Amino acid sequence: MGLLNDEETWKSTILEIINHTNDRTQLRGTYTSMLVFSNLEDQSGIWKETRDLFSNDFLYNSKGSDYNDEIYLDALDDIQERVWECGGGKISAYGLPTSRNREKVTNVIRREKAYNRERLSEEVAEKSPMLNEKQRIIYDTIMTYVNGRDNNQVGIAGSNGFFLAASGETGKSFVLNLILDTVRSQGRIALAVDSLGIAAPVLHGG
Ligand SMILES: Nc1ncnc2c1ncn2[C@@H]1O[C@H](COP(=O)(O)OP(=O)(O)OP(=O)(O)O)[C@@H](O)[C@H]1O
Repeated sequence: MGLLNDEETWKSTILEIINHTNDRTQLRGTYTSMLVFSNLEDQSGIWKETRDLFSNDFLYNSKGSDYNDEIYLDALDDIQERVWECGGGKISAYGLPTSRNREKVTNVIRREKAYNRERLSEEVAEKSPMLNEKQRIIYDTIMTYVNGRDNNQVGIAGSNGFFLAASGETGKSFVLNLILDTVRSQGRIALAVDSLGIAAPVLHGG
């Protein structure tokens, strides 16, 4: 992560994505991942230049012909909601204008807090011994990092993201779900999201 660190690269990446999709929902989803995992702090210039592209489905649905602040706010609300779901903060922290809607965040947190911790603990106790050697390394590494963050320690120097790649049917979802279940069984919040909406359905609570 941290590859998209300058404004020009950001703009060209956004334009590149737009060339490949007409789906603005997908565009905002991808933008959200870029926002949360990049190191570029001030997005205000990029937003001003690209906001029409991010908002044109809302303009179309409004049946209006001109962009206005309400249209931009619709797009910002959507981006804010996605950022919350990815575990990010307020979009204003990235230099984007403030959105209006906080209600949906409350819903996400409420859902996360509603898990039956006892049942999840049983599930973790049952599945954890089943991990194979490589899955165990992934599970231990990520849980060490998660627990280190909670104790204000750095779990693994400089890391704020992990990239897990393996062939199909090798047990990625199995280990990821065990991590999600473990974190939730401890009464903490674990958000399962993905930018394209392909992987999330196989993840618990995704
Ligand atoms: N350690 C394990 N013990 C028992 N069953 C396992 C284990 N790891 C994976 N499985 C089972 O193997 C099957 C494939 O695993 P999983 O769906 O996690 O793979 P995947 O890598 O996420 O696949 P894909 O990339 O195709 O989505 C599932 O039925 C899963 O329950």
